[in-house]
Amino acid sequence: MTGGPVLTAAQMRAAEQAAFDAGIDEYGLMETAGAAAAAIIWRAGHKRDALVLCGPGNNGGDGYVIARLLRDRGVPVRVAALGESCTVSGQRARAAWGGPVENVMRAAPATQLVDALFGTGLTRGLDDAVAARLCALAGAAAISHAIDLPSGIETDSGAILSAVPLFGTCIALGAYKPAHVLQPAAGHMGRLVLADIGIATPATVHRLSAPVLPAPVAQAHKYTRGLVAVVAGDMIGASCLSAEAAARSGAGYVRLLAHGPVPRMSHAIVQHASLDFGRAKAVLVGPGLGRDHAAWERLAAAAKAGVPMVADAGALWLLAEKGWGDLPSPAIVTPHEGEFQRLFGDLPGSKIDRALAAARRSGAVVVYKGADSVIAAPDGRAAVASGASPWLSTAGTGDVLAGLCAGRLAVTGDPFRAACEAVWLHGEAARRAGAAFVADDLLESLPAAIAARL
Ligand SMILES: NC(=O)C1=CN([C@@H]2O[C@H](COP(=O)(O)OP(=O)(O)OC[C@H]3O[C@@H](n4cnc5c(N)ncnc54)[C@H](O)[C@@H]3O)[C@@H](O)[C@H]2O)[C@H](O)CC1
Ligand SMILES: [K+]
Repeated sequence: MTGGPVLTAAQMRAAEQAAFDAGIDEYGLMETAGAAAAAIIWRAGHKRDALVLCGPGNNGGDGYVIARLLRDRGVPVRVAALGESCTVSGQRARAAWGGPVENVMRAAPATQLVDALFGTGLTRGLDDAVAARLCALAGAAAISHAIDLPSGIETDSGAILSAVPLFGTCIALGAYKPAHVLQPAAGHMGRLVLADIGIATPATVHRLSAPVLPAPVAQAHKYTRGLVAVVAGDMIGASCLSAEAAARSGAGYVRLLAHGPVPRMSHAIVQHASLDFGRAKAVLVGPGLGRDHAAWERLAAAAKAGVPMVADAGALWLLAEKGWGDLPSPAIVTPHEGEFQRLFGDLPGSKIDRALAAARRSGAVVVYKGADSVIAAPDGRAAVASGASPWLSTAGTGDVLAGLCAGRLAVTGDPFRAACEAVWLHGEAARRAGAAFVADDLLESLPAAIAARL
């Protein structure tokens, strides 16, 4: 499940250094990166006039290469710089451009804007006047491209260090960086394109990609396809949403462990009054569970059953309150920001770093939910799902996701894979449901979302 590598600035520098050590020429790499970006810009803008903003480092160097190559294709190009180039490759690229270089603060707008001011070397926000000028020039352009990263964004955290416009396209060079997939930075890139610059970029963190889901084998029956036990609580609606999602996740059998009456639910879901975990391949605890003593007893009984577990909502609250205890292995926990803080406290680093630290500490796969959900495994792998529908921010969608995690865990037995598949299916169901949907509508979209990935 690799949707493209995600490398920090230091990891990217190490990948570049490994390429140089293997004999790749530093300026040659800049030419390759600039050519890849220029080809993408050409496809979008063709011969529309362009203004390329070049910074003092290698990001600026890429800009001079892009300007030269667009000029070679007949594009009317102007270049505006923030001072002189201070890297050897940047100076060479500027010399190869050879044309006039205007001052960024005085350059007139163009139909296309290319931002090559700063990339992974940014150490602080742009000066206010420069940031305002960048925003004005991008706002005046019909087409805007950020080279590697929009200038003003912190590469590893996705924080906005100075005012940053919304770019039509961001061209990530060689690999994605955390800022390409994490909020708030990711919200400043309308379209994200990964440009191959011909170097190896080994990574343990990837962008979440569409999964390939196997259909049931010919001899499959309901138990071999995976039985999910859903531990219900007092808020039965949430438990039902989870059970229904599990039932539409590809699992063979869903048992709802509910002692009271259950309103409006698929007749395919079997209700048991007792905590019967027999033949279960996954148990889900949390949605609708509540936080009282009875809830704690039900969580403890589920944990003792020794079945792979998904813990969400009320179960996370209780775990934060009473400690992790004997969480079964494998397990998936699905905290949103508030639940994450309660469970793991104020961890340092980016959202990816925090999710990975939490997974290491808990021994569970962590689905750190939000507009940029991070799925992290205790062994150091992580996947980041960016670009989810903002309409998902409505009550009950977390219950659906938890049900999907449990369903895919019962099907696959692999908690990291299950969590990745569940997050993707959840996002795809939302995409298909359109706008202003309620959590129940996601259930209807799930079979088609799965069918599209068989
Ligand atoms: N390594 C390579 O050969 C290649 C790199 N590529 C591109 O290069 C950038 C990273 O380049 P780098 O020179 O390390 O950093 P920047 O150009 O982002 O920054 C330059 C320089 O500017 C100073 N600085 C930082 N922040 C500010 C600020 N707010 N105001 C003023 N000055 C600032 C700081 O000293 C930096 O060192 C990468 O993103 C790619 O675009 C090529 O892709 C391939 C070859
Ligand atoms: K840039």
